[in-house]
Amino acid sequence: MAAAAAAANAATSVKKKEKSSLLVFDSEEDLSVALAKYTAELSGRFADERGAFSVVVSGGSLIKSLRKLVEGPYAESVEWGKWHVFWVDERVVPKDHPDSNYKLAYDAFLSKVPIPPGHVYAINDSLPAEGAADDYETCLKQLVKTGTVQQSAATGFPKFDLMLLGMGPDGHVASLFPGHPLLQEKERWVTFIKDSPKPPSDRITFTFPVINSSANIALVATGAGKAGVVHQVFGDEHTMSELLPVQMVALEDGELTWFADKAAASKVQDKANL
Ligand SMILES: O=C1O[C@H](COP(=O)(O)O)[C@@H](O)[C@H](O)[C@H]1O
Repeated sequence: MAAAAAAANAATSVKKKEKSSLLVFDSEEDLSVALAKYTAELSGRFADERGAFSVVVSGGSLIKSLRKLVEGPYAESVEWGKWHVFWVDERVVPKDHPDSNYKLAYDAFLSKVPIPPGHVYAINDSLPAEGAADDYETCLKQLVKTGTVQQSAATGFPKFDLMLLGMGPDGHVASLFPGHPLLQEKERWVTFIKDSPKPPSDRITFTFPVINSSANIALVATGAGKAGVVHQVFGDEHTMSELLPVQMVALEDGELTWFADKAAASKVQDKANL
């Protein structure tokens, strides 16, 4: 059974919209269990099919929701040696800084499983934002050449096996914020921002063409603070307002699955009676 279909079986309710599904779980704990199972299934499939699994993570609350993946049975059964880990966005701070997305993932996740250190692609934190974005893009281009990261035949952009993404209460994904000109970037794989409305100001981020070339995306929304955005995406009312960044996540040739807890889906449930 496909990973998303198995996760849907564990959800309390499922709502489909265009090319995405919203899975709603009774609690963040249940969501975390289903997210671990979904990720482990995809890991097994890609490790078998192509001998590698390229995984992109965001920062923020998503990392806490990955906690079940580093516990039994997955801690033992996942082929961690085949994982290659990337960040969809990173704050331009030293790796041991409390704002670092690398540090967040390392402390809660990466330090607990045997992923080879050479398979963990953190940014070069000695460079300013522009240089760090160039450096990360060069690294990705090399990994696409060697086949560690696949390339989308449809778009020419890298095609990551799985992106595990959070989103902000304002609807931002990665470091792509509402109304920012970076939302329109069409050429670059990785770019930089020096005026992030959410501190810290200097960050690097994947662009939408890369995000939207993924094979699978899990978009994770937990807590009441995300309810307005989940409603804007999955509610049945049609507003004419400008699309939020999270509404611009639209896979060219892949599967987009939203994982939400009851609190994050509360406004959709009220209105749509899932
Ligand atoms: O600044 C960031 O925020 C978003 C959302 O974080 P959350 O704590 O509201 O879930 C995160 O996805 C992104 O990676 C991070 O840099």
